[in-house]
Amino acid sequence: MDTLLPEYTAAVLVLSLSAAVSLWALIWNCQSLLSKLPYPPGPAPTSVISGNKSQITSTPRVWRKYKEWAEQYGNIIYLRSYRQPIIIINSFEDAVELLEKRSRIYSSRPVSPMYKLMGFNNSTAMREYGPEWRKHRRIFQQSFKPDSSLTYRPIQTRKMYDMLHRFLNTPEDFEAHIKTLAGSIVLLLIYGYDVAPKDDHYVKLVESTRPAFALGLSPKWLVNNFPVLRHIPSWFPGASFKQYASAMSCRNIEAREETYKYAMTAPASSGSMHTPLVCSLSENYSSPTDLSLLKEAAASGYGAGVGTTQSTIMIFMEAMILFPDVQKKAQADVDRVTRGKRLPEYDDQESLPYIQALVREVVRWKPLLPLGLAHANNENDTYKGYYIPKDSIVHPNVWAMTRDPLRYKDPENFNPNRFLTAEGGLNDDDMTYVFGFGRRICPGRHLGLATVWLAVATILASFDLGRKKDASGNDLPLSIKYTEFGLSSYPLPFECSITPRSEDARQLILEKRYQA
Ligand code: HEM
Repeated sequence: MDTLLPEYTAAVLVLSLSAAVSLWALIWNCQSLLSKLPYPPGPAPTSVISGNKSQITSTPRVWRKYKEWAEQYGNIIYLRSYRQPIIIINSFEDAVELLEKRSRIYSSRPVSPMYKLMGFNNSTAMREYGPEWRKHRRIFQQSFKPDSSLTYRPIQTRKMYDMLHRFLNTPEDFEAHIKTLAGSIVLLLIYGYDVAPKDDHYVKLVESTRPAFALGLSPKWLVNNFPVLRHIPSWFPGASFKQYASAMSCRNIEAREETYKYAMTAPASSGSMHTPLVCSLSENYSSPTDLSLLKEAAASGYGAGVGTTQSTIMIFMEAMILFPDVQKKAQADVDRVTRGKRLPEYDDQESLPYIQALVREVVRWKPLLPLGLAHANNENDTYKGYYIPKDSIVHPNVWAMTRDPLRYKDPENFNPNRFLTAEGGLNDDDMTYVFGFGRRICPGRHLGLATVWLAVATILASFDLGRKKDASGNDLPLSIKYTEFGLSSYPLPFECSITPRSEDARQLILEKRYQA
């Protein structure tokens, strides 16, 4: 009897497990039957347990695959990864219907147990819908609404001159200079903190959590598929994910507290007339709960606003190398207004529609977040005869929208003219959808776009961008690679030749830097 017991127990365990799996699959499939409507169509799952997970995670640039599936199954696609339903919206019109017109129910974020353990779900961008998110959102909206964003222009302009100056001195480090620009603007505004061009302590601290952020939603973490695992103690064999998560959580807290302390104790050292946003807001967020929400929202600014702005400017640089005719045309447009006697300024924006069109084309050509940021619906829903279960992960396929043949002819071509009317003015397609949808739309878009606009206009006014050359002055071959997995798609470091357009252009930068 004693010897039979282990085999008997094992058999019972195996049987119970398979019964649980079958029951789970049955309940899963019955959900849509109960609603009398089918799930939206989509490719068949490759596994009963993990659903379409392997197709999703093993496909580079999966947004392209989703577009192909949309051609086969329709614009709304249904997939599943373990317990989570995934809805991919492939058309702009459907995204507006669901994420904007029904934003009351489509404004949450998917819950990832690993994100929770690492503390990323406390950020504005990853927070679930509810009263705390609303407070975060209010902080951002108050701080970055269009008229507030106008008051930040002197800081943006000053930091732009610094960047142009660095382009003159060490053009080979252009990527680092663009990152310093984006980081300084966001951190000066929020904390009065000026980023050091090299080895900045705060930047290093936050950047060290980036890989964890990029992978935090991944089903590679078992706990994301089986949330019950979050309760196992960190000393338990196989629970190293908990130690990793706790290290990331400590770094997040350290970064948040250090910068807040800096802003509150050393505001005058920022060398700017601007009062850091956390200082001006802290009076109204004085209770411990409110203060903690303010600190979390402030800390979200770097993660949400720096890489996005930096990569958008990098994509502009790439486009100018690959499409020299567009570069020449844009330079001529800037010269028409400045006559080469000064650098372009924000007040020139209205007079430079081609530059505005070029910025729109940059965000359309290579959308940085090809699948946006996932939304989640907190109620069951029905749409066009399909059932969309509560807590689905809902992705707008922004990349597919930027390739809509009805809106964009020859979409891989970089052509700012597609945003201009016959009279040379801007048309109605302002590309806002690359900044998201509904209640979750990017609250920093006015600031981000203004930084990108000034970078584009001043770089074009001052420098010729081209391929790196060999010792004999011949163009070297160019191959720019992009990240292919994860949330964002941005160019990996590449080489670029950056030369002042003339001695006058060089002098203008030197003078401006001196005045700043
Ligand atoms: C060109 C630069 C930028 C791009 C392309 C961009 C894009 C986006 C996108 C696609 C979203 C998701 C929207 C959605 O879920 O529907 C988002 C959210 C967000 N962005 Fe931006 N962004 C940029 C710059 C900035 C800047 C400069 C800031 C702040 C300083 C910022 C702060 C945020 C925040 C806080 C969220 C989360 C909003 C929420 O979940 O409620 N972004 N951004």
